[in-house]
Amino acid sequence: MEDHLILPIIPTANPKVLLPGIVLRVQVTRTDPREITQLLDQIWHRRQHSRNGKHITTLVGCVPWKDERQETHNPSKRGAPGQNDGSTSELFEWGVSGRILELARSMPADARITGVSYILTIEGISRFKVDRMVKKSPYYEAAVTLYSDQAEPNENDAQMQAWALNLRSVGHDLALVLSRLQLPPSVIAHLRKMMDSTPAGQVADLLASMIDLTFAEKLQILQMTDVKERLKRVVELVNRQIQVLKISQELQSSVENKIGKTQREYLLRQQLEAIKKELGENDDGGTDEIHDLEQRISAANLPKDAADAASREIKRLKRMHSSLAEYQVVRTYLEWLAELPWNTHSEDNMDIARARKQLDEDHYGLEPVKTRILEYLAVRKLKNDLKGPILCFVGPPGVGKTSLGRSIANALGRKFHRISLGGVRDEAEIRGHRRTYIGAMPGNIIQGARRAGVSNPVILLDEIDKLTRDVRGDPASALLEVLDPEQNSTFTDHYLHVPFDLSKVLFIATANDSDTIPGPLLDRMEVIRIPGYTFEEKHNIAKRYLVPKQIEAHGLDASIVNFNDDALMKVAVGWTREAGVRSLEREIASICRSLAVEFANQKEEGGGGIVSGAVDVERVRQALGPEKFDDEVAERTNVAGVAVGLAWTATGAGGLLFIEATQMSGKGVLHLTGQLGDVIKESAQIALTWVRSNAITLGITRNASRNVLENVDVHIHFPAGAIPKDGPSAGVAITTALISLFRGKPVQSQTAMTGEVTLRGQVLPVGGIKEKVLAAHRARIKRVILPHRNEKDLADVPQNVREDITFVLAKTIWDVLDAAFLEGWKVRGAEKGGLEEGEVRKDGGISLVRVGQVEVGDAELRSKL
Ligand SMILES: Nc1ncnc2c1ncn2[C@@H]1O[C@H](COP(=O)(O)OP(=O)(O)OP(=O)(O)O)[C@@H](O)[C@H]1O
Repeated sequence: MEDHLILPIIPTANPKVLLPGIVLRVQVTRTDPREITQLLDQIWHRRQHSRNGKHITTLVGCVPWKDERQETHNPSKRGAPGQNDGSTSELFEWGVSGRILELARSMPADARITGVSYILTIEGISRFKVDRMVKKSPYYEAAVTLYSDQAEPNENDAQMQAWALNLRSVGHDLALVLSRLQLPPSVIAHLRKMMDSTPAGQVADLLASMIDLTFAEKLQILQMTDVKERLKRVVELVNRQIQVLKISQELQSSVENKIGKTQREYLLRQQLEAIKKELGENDDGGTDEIHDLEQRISAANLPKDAADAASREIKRLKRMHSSLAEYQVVRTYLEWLAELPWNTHSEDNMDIARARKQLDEDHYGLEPVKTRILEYLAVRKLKNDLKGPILCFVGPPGVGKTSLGRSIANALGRKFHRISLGGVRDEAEIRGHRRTYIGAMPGNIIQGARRAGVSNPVILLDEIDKLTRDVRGDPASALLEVLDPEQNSTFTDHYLHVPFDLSKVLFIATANDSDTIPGPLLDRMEVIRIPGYTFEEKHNIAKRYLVPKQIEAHGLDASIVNFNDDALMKVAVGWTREAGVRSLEREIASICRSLAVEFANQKEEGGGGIVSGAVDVERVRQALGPEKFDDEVAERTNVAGVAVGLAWTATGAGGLLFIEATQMSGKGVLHLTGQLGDVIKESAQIALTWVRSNAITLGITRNASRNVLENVDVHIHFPAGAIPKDGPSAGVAITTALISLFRGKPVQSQTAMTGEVTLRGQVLPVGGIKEKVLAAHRARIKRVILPHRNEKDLADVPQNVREDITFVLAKTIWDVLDAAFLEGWKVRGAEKGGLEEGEVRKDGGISLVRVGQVEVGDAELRSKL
């Protein structure tokens, strides 16, 4: 179809070529020929002046510049596009008529000089051939012949139909490839729809505008008025485009893969190198290492079970790559096997005289303890084995339990290793973790053996009473096997999984309190009690061990510094109350520090004034300040209602227990305070009941029918309220405090007591007598009232303490009262019509027979022992 027309021409530059059915955006700038701008100026003004400018359809022709013109890029050099004679030497001969859909103008401030610029959107309608240029001023105008496509190809033209089909098919292929390039799905869907609903010629133009074509190819398509030819050509070009896109996609993914793989390999190699470096391996480090391990294992002379396990694991190791995690696990296991002292042991020195000497050198006093240790060693020497009970030192902190253990190892010439069991709550800490756990290790015992480096060390199990148990198992039961001489020759740690012989190890345990040691464990041990030191002993320990040690530790000259005896005693009495010697050592250290400062100052001042090294009581006071402990007992007990009990603390040391009772108006209620356990509360109830039932005899009331607690409440408080207290041994002291309260008489000063009271007033024996007496002695108590049946326990109390204290042995509470009050219980009672000594008294239906007091002075005691 041909049509003739005169159209204003807008030239377009490479690469823009308008095709029918396509919308093109063209920018006309100030550098374009003025003729174009003038045309656009006119169109723009026309649109502005019309009422509804948007609806004015402006038909123009879009003709590309010939390519060679374009290459100059210099519009000024461009001559007129065609001549009036119809020559079109600079413009292409073919173009497309189009509708201007939008025209936007921008006018900069200097537009008068530089001109305006436009952006226009044109929709292509049909091809034309430029017949001739009609005019070139003020804009180009050309006479053109239009060529329109047929709506659909002729039905009889099979070839044409085949090409149309072909075109649509490659169009769909293109859409598919484009969709992989992540073009928006809506665009792809629109494209597919257009391809199916638009005439084939237009589809060809549409596809041609979408693919990458050179300018020449675009011009070729532009002039193809023969639809069949155009279809052929576009099918070719689209196919080419599809191939290009596919290849580029493949290239891209293979490049990506390649980079990913190389990068991964690089990272892995880096890691491998870092691991090898860390392990100190060269490339064939694995084999060297296995060889080395094999040699060490054969040198360790493993017993059969262990040797079998080792060769099994070495075989596994050889099959593994050294970068595997499992390799490290097996290697560590083999290291353990190689390093344990399976057959290495130190020579024993079972010389009892030498052992005695060593114990005496390291520790002052402790005679019974040392004797027991020597007996133990003598038996071991004769029997030539270590089967027998395990020694367990029990006593308060700082009395030398640990250092005795070390001393025994020295005496025997054995290696010493200490395992602290305080707070151990997991069975695995004793027996190890199975190797299946990540980070598994052998338990404390095997670790100790490895550290000691011999199969016969002395292993001290410190604080065995502080073992706890929870859901992770019971460490005490794991220790049973360790400490049982019948079983410990085949002790199997979970980690090693082969038996290790512990029968040559000398185990010694320490504890503060034997009551909290689990029963079965205690059963395997022989308890040796170290009760705590008297002032005398502390003084001697300080003089012989602590002072020389601290003088050396502070860099002082032992020949100049000299603590006199009074000074050391003063430190012990005025600044310490504990059973052990740790705080004594601390106080001595602080005196040494102050001496060190004085000596250092003297040196700096160049010898101005000689500083003396003599330490006397005055110097102690200067260094330590005011005394920490004074005569608190006398001060606290000089009022009625207060008695001093003797208690046994959880750390195994004895201590004083003050009991304060008071009364006030009320309804006969007994108030108890001071963190008390059930047993001590019951003791208080019993004491009150006994006092009430004996009120007449005690002279508290004359009227048998009168209730002592009528309109009265009693409050008993146990000071040091933060410390929990329990046990029956405070019974006598509570009773005494109540009687003191009701009678209004203070208890004798410097008197302390212990013993359980029954409802009938009997005094029953209690435990920890030695520790309690020592505590009383440290607190400068002069009289101690004890249950009669505890008399035998006094044999353990050191001689000098026995000399300082008067003991009263009581069978009943009446004996206690006689000793506790200056006048005895009967004085006030007699005043009020009480009974004479030795009489059988009937009170409230209960027969009370006063057995009489047994007051034992030290001389008498000695004759008994
Ligand atoms: N009889 C003694 N002779 C010489 N030094 C002693 C004596 N008793 C204790 N010591 C010294 O007291 C310090 C504390 O002793 P050690 O650590 O053995 O106490 P411990 O009873 O094991 O205490 P804990 O129960 O707190 O472990 C050590 O320096 C030790 O040498």
